[in-house]
Amino acid sequence: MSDAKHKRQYDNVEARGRRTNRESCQVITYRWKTGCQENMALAGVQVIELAGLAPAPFCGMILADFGARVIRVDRTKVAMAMDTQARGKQSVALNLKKPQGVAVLRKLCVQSDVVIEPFRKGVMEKLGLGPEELLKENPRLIYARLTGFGQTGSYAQSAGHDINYLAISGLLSMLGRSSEKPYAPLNLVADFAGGGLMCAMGIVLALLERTRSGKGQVIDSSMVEGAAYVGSFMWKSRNIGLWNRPRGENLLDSGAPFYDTYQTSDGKHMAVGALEPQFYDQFVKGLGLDPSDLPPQMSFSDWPELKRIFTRTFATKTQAEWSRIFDGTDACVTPVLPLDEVQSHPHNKERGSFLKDAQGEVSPRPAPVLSRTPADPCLSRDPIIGEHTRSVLEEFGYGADEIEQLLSSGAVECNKFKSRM
Ligand SMILES: C[C@H](CCC[C@H](C)C(=O)SCCNC(=O)CCNC(=O)[C@H](O)C(C)(C)COP(=O)(O)OP(=O)(O)OC[C@H]1O[C@@H](n2cnc3c(N)ncnc32)[C@H](O)[C@@H]1OP(=O)(O)O)[C@H]1CC[C@H]2[C@@H]3[C@H](O)C[C@@H]4C[C@H](O)CC[C@]4(C)[C@H]3C[C@H](O)[C@]12C
Repeated sequence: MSDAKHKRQYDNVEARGRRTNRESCQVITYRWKTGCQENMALAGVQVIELAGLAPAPFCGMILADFGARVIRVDRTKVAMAMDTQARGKQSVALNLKKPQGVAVLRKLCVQSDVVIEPFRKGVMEKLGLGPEELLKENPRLIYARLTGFGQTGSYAQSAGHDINYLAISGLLSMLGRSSEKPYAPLNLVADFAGGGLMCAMGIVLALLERTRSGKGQVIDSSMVEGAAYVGSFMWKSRNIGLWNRPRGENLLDSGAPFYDTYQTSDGKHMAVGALEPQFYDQFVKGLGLDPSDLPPQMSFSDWPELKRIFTRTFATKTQAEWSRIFDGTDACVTPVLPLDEVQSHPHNKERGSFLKDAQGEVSPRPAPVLSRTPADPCLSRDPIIGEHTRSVLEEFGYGADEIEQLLSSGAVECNKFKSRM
């Protein structure tokens, strides 16, 4: 796909008059010049994302991947954007410590569908940009507040990161190997699954509901609760005995020998998920073991012995050899791929599950795949901070003189991309 096709260009600003106040009565609908974005599920939705650390940028990228226009509001005087999830976004640099900067942000929010704010509770209110103020001016606004602990409760004002949210959700206590301390699986669960992704779902739900009510609403997206909700299976399967044993000694937490990873002779690993008896039989067969020599699959007391047998067996062949044995079977055994081998794995290659952007960076294709209106992510380079300040301000009705005033007061900043060529 050509770069030009993917370049987000917005023209034809359509004002849909709805309210009395002249300035706030415009909700801008953007039409993509290229046409391809028009078909995406979130085409026409305009999002203001206040720059944050990891979860909010992911939330914004999901929305952009599925066709929303996402304008990220960055700080001024920042050397480099820290947003590694900037695909398809534009950047406007505002100094929110200046009243003029706050006024610009207000105007952006009043003319948009969604605002995502990733700050500590109370920060937006201090700026006079709390939900009460903004929803008064734009009752259709979806105001998404993505925090660790939520907007209420005694931790609401406290700093924290993924590992803290995971801890308070209860999930961290369940993660880790037997006799070891709890272990956080990168920052995947709270920041991304319970945070960015859950917040994106909240936004899409609120957009859907708005088609009926015509009203926006506030989303209190707490990563503690999002992570806990993602863990519902764990909570609600306790009564069937799945988690009766100590951490790391259960069926799905690396306790079971048939649900674990094993090292191969070349120092790589295979993942085994042979839970059901019919798949377990194929697994044992693939290993070349005689089932009658092995203890029963579900004999907990024999699990350590089974692990030793499987460990010894996997160590006799390379990852490629084991893959050849198990590929095409129902043994539920797969190679553990390092990131640099994922794109070239035949299955991923056949589905085009990973994409390469203009910077040569490989990353996952947006999921899930919608049959009529699939995501068509922007493959152009990421924006630099303040790259779109001027064009966005112009679109939102600022004249040349006003922009110059904002620039000279330091309330906004414009930067140009300099090619290294
Ligand atoms: C990659 C690392 C990130 C990992 C993710 C990590 C594991 C997470 O869990 S992210 C989830 C964090 N939690 C939340 O997002 C929950 C909600 N937010 C909060 O609770 C808080 O925001 C906070 C705790 C995250 C941060 O608190 P803080 O006190 O800093 O901020 P707030 O209270 O929210 O207030 C914000 C203030 O800012 C003002 N503001 C906002 N916008 C503007 C603006 N446009 N203009 C002016 N002012 C603005 C706002 O008004 C508030 O002001 P007041 O306080 O006066 O009210 C990365 C994590 C650290 C990185 C490294 C680090 O940065 C150092 C290096 C930097 C270098 O450039 C690059 C290398 C680094 C090593 C860098 C590398 C990585 O990026 C990190 C490791």
